[in-house]
Amino acid sequence: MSSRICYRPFRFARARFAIQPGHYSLFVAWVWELFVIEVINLVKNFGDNAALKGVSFTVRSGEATGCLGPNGAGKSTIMKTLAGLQRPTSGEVRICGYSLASEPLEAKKRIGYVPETAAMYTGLTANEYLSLVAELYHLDRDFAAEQIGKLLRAFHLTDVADRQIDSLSKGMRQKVLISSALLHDPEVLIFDEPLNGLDVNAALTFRRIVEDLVSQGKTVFYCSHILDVVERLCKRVIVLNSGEVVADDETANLLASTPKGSLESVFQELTRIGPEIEWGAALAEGRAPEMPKRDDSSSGTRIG
Ligand SMILES: Nc1ncnc2c1ncn2[C@@H]1O[C@H](COP(=O)(O)OP(=O)(O)OP(=O)(O)O)[C@@H](O)[C@H]1O
Repeated sequence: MSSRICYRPFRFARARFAIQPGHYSLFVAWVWELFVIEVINLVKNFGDNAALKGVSFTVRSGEATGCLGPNGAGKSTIMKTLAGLQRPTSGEVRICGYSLASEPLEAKKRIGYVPETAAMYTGLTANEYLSLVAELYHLDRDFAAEQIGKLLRAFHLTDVADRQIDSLSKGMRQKVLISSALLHDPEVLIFDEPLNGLDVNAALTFRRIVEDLVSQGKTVFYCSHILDVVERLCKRVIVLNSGEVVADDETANLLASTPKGSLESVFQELTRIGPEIEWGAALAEGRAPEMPKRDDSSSGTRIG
């Protein structure tokens, strides 16, 4: 059963149980235990540009869910909105049942966010930066020291922990950033292209950390262009195209939906990039075909 379908009984139940508040509260608690992130009819306009055109989906508790889409599909806009860094034009986001608009502190406490690119205090050492983040979250000092030590060890950063961040490599900075998102042990992790700049070993470490987080019951919402990582890590996948959800289903169902059985072919079909790929291949072979025209009348096949 897709999340899209699951959400409808909630609305129905809301009306049905309105006269019995006790039942309604129990039902709401059940919904958010099942769906840690609820995105409801999200619209984001930048001037005339509609980045999100009424996006709705849910992310299930204790699972990794991937978010895919071509450049400009709206992935970062979704991620920033979920992290509370950007207000939607309309629509609602609920994290663990808390509305991001009306209960932002409760909602944000439960999130760890790794942005695609982040401004860090690069004059601080990695240790100082993580300690500062711990202070901002009001973490207990002993707990913070334990968490910082654990994360520095996991990412092999212990030896560089006392070096200024501006002297660290891009990959090392990314590891510090990921550590800062995990520091307060949040229930929900939102990763926007977290593997940017990481070498193979660090990417493997990151994957193991995500698997570990999921096995601990954490919820991960993961946006990446690296399809095979999403395929391996994520139980469900949401595909965005031109600001709309064009697929929302279990990864296994999406893979079974195409003859090639790969997320790459699902992605190509849903986002209609096949003609561009053929054009690229023909160009590489020395032929000079016309650039294929996109069919903008359709945003692709809808699955789930
Ligand atoms: N701050 C902004 N001001 C104006 N337009 C924006 C802004 N941020 C995003 N957009 C537009 O919104 C649309 C979605 O952008 P977004 O960055 O969410 O896409 P994306 O799927 O993350 O793309 P990419 O894979 O290239 O990172 C694009 O058309 C983009 O130009």
